[in-house]
Amino acid sequence: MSLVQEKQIAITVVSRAANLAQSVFKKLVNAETVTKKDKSPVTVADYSCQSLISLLLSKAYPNDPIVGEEDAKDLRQPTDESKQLKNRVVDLVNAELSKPQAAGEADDLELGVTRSETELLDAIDRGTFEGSAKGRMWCLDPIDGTKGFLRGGQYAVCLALLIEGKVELGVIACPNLPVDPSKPDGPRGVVFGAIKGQGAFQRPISETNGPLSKISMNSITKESIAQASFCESVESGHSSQGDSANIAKELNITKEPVRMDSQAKYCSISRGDGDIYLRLPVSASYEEKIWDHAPGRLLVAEAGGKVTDIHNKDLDFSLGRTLKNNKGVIVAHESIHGDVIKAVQKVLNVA
Ligand SMILES: Nc1ncnc2c1ncn2[C@@H]1O[C@H](COP(=O)(O)OS(=O)(=O)O)[C@@H](OP(=O)(O)O)[C@H]1O
Ligand SMILES: [Mg+2]
Repeated sequence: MSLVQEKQIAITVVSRAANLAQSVFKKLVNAETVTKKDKSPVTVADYSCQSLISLLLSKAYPNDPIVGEEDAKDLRQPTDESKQLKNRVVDLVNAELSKPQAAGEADDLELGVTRSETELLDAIDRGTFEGSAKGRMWCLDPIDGTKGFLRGGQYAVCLALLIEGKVELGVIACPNLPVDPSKPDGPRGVVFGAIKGQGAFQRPISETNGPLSKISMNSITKESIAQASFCESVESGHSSQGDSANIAKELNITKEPVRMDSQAKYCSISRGDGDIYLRLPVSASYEEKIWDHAPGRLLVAEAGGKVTDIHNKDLDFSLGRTLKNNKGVIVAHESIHGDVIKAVQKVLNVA
């Protein structure tokens, strides 16, 4: 199968999961009832999306392993709470599976049929692969930016295909990102994708039969770097916001940072909504997860950007479920990445 056909499959399964996640949000998230303690809607969406994507990939790729964020251990517990959660997941996944194939959706997916509870749980557990530098594997974050999901902010469904430890294909669906960044109150829901060596593109999630539009980062130079804008995590526990403010000062950047959850950050800078993404370590021991970066890294590279860690090293996806040889993530257009790294290393006092 060619990477172009694989791309169509990845777009279809990720878009279907994004629709499922939005339906969970509409049904279960009520701004008045969701408190920081009640994470159940996002748990339902996380399990359902991992199950759906894994099942849909299994016909075309029965032998490909998946590194996914979730496993089904909790759903298999004999408690009332687990049973309730499992029943919700089974209903939601089967509701999505039973919708017939739409125009433009990939073949080879066995849409229009429902599955048993056992099949759905086993599909989630297919995501427990430990990762490898050899052969093919898929990397899946069913709901990236779980806090964003609960806030009604940015979140993303993220899928990448890795071959010999390198990202060859990446697809990210962002249900709450405006289709047109100049119309923040206009329609939302965009799917992004990239194939190595073939560029980056976007399309509204709802337009299953619509064309893919090519995207690229803003061209920015050393001379115009002070005009750049950067984005970072909403959660100060995921990226040091104090350090990024000092780095901005070092680069004479005066615009306020744009804070958003999830790999929507990679997507927005890939199409020029912003220019720099800084993810600066807060704790020395945290290892970034490969599913939080694999598709985003390829998308940015194919849109003209460069992605490294704070030591200017490439992200190494071949070492298991985490980026254990990397610290932090620094993303910028190729032409200014070196200057950004210099400022990062000066502020963090690393080389
Ligand atoms: N300490 C620490 N440092 C860095 N990263 C961490 C940390 N803890 C968690 N995570 C991972 O951050 C993922 C969400 O990243 P975001 O950039 O979306 O952060 S944020 O939501 O804006 O806070 C989040 O992904 P999801 O769980 O899919 O939301 C986590 O995998
Ligand atoms: Mg994540």
